[in-house]
Amino acid sequence: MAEQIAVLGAGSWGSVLANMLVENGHQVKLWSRNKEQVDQLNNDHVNPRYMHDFTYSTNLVATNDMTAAVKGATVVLIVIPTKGIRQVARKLDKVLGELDQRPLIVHATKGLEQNTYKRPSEMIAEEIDPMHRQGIVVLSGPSHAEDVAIKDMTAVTAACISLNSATRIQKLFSNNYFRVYTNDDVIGAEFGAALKNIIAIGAGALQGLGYHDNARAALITRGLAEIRRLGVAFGANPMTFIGLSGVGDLVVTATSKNSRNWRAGYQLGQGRQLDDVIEHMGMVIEGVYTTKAAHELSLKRQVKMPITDALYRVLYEGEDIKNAISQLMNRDLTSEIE
Ligand SMILES: NC(=O)C1=CN([C@@H]2O[C@H](COP(=O)(O)OP(=O)(O)OC[C@H]3O[C@@H](n4cnc5c(N)ncnc54)[C@H](OP(=O)(O)O)[C@@H]3O)[C@@H](O)[C@H]2O)C=CC1
Ligand SMILES: O=C(CO)COP(=O)(O)O
Repeated sequence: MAEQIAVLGAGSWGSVLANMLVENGHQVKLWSRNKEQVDQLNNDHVNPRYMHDFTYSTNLVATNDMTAAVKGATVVLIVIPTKGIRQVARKLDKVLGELDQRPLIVHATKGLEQNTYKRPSEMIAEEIDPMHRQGIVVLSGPSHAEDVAIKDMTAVTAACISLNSATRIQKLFSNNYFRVYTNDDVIGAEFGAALKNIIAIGAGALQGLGYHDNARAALITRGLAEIRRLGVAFGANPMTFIGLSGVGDLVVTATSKNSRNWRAGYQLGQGRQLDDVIEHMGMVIEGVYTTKAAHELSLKRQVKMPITDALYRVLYEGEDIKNAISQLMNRDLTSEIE
């Protein structure tokens, strides 16, 4: 059944998901805070800053006005980087209160909040009054915007404690190239999504330094072990980490040049400075911030995350990457299964 959907955030992922939902037959309004971008989307159907060489559906409507975007929407999809999601959710709460609407909320954000270590759904739950919304569904999995834009085959997870809500989103988003599975493990889906970006930076760095396949496979596998350890410490289902929002997303991000996190790591491996890498990416590199949050959280919870710790020292304490790798390889030998 066709629904009216508001998408908040017109970066690469928000805009491509909005376009796909239009093509799925829904009425979609895409909200951006950038006036020039809204004009480009409405007049020329392009979004050059975030998606080169991609033309959007002429049925996609963009707007700067959040009230206009949300009015009448039965579903609101939030695709804002972690840093901005609380602020946007607060604004959305106000708009929904004024409109007296109660849509289902979906988010596709991958990260943890700085200092509080909250997951995106926790920030949304804190900012949007339950009187102004239904449940919160997490949409996550191996899904580069660039591949979805060209209708490449993609499978993701809709995670929600309510199976009804997850199933509704599964049906809304699925089509013949985008297949959505359901999961009730919101904690696992969000930890998998956030933490894989740390390992993706590491994988890019290894490639930038000239390491090969064995090194990448070791990093991905041991990276997954520490992602699972932290997630399980917070109540995640261990099985989620061998699913799409776990190993699936980890593999795509840690092996693809489309990944901003992988590309950032590659450039660091080649000797570029972090500030320079961030400045020139022009899009969010979530893993840089998640590394700090996860490092602090692992210390607080006393969960061993040696790869995350090594990357934290490289990104935030200026340690040489080769030295960090040497320290990782020369730790006390241990068992694979703990
Ligand atoms: N790109 C991808 O393939 C995928 C991305 N994701 C996740 O989706 C989230 C968004 O990523 P992506 O779309 O790639 O990011 P981009 O960097 O491409 O775009 C971010 C968008 O969010 C907007 N934005 C940022 N902060 C705010 C704010 N405070 N208020 C309003 N708008 C804001 C930006 O607006 P402005 O231009 O004005 O700064 C821009 O439109 C991330 O958590 C990412 O990990 C998940 C799956 C795939
Ligand atoms: O999460 C993603 C793909 O699933 C996108 O990863 P990047 O942010 O590294 O591009």
